[in-house]
Amino acid sequence: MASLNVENLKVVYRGVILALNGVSLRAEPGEAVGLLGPNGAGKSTLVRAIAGLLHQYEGRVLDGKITLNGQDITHASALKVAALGLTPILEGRPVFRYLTVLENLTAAAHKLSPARARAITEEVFARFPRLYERRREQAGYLSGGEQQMLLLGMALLTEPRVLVVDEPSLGLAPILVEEVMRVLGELRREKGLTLILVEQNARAAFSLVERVYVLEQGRVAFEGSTQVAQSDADVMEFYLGAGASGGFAEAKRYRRRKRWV
Ligand SMILES: Nc1ncnc2c1ncn2[C@@H]1O[C@H](COP(=O)(O)OP(=O)(O)OP(=O)(O)O)[C@@H](O)[C@H]1O
Repeated sequence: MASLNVENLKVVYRGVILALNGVSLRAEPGEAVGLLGPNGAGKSTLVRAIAGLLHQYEGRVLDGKITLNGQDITHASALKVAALGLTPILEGRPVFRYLTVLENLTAAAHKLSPARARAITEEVFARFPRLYERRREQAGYLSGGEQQMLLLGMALLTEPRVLVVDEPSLGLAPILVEEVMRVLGELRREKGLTLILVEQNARAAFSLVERVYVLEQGRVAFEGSTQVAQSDADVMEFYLGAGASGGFAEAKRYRRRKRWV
């Protein structure tokens, strides 16, 4: 199990666009933490910073610190972060579209011995029978839900201790969202994973995580237990449109009235 600590992080893109403005977050070993917030709040930026991927997006850390199990990874490369056991599953379902399901899994297993790779691949197929059925098909032809399962399978082949998952529910039917959350919960329990779940679908996140952070315009607007978040009228109205009068239109009106940062 591993802990992750982000302290007062400031991230800038292209030297001028301030995407994170002093964000702090912690995840204890084995804890599941949700990162919620509207479009452009900075959620993916935080994922990229944690995973050592910022420079690929012309971004860099201006200030602050990220530690994994006490080790400073603020400016570490993606390879170094991965070697320390942190695996990101990025948004947009970045599978190798022209490789088969099996080839995708094999590519993800490059650090493992052949025997270990075989054992975990078997585990992945047992967990996701649909992937086994479609193992010889190009990953680009899989449905969104199947691609998400493939990404989870690929992540398992990296033997992670911390899993950072960016918007796994995006574009999925509600029943598949439930399925993805269920599988993430199982993996977390069985493998003792520390989990950071980025979601715009707050309801889905609430079903899985113990604590949530709500980002808004590059800052943490709310931090607390899932229970407190769910009983906080502001968080519920602002992010879920689940206020007294309810409805999306009302939520939008409320949102216009309210300033968080
Ligand atoms: N590569 C980039 N270059 C310049 N600006 C960027 C880049 N990536 C993100 N940004 C900006 O940084 C801010 C935070 O974006 P980010 O993608 O982290 O938000 P997000 O909360 O993940 O949003 P979404 O839910 O839409 O993915 C936004 O203002 C965005 O326009």
